[in-house]
Amino acid sequence: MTSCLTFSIPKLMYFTPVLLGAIRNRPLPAFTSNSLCKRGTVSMNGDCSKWWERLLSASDPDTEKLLQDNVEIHEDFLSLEEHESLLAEIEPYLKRLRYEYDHWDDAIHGYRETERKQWNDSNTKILDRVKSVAFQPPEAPLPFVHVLDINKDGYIKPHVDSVRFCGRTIAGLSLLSESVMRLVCEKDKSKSGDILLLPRSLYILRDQARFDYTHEVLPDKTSMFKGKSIPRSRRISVISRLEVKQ
Ligand SMILES: O=C(O)CCC(=O)C(=O)O
Ligand SMILES: [Fe+2]
Repeated sequence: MTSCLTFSIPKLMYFTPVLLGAIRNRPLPAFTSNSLCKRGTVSMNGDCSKWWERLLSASDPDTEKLLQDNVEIHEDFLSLEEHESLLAEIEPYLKRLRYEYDHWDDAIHGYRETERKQWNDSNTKILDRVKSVAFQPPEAPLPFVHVLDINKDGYIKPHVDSVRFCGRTIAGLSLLSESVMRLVCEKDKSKSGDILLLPRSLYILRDQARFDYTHEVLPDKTSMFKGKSIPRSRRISVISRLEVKQ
């Protein structure tokens, strides 16, 4: 219904009215609780190399640089209460939907999804914080936030989000299960990077990481990070995207 995959025509159409949404114009990021160290990697305690090593992994120097320059991870972006607050608003709606296994474009397996423009006050504050960290004025986010729920046996195949309807930045909050997002260079599939997506973290993909590399969320049976198994169960992502530059 809502995800923004390149090869999905109904999804592209779905996003059209969204592009007419309000233009955001807010001051530069106010979120200062983390310290930015190695470019693109954010640490709560300033221990940069440790966090970099813990959350990102690259197959080669080009991808390593790409991750440094175009991927940002905010571990513990959500407090436990904020995590519960988002779930409490999302769950009643999601529970009414059935997981889908025969997606017509076969890009996502075992999923249900929705998108939401109006959130309760607490969650609006959280999403405003995501926007202030991920987007910089005059960049405008799509007004609808995408909520994607993949079941334990669900996964997201490699794709590039629609360049027609999603702009240069994708910012996703991870709820429930940890998972591994894999980025693969479209022009040279031997080059790849992995991101360990921990619950309550925020990831941001920008520019080359968003346009030149596909991204995917690995199924449980191949969910590995740096050779270590990362068991997957149900995962929900709450994704904000930038509008296409007009
Ligand atoms: O679940 C995520 O974090 C990513 C989802 C995704 O890639 C998409 O909806 O296009
Ligand atoms: Fe995507």
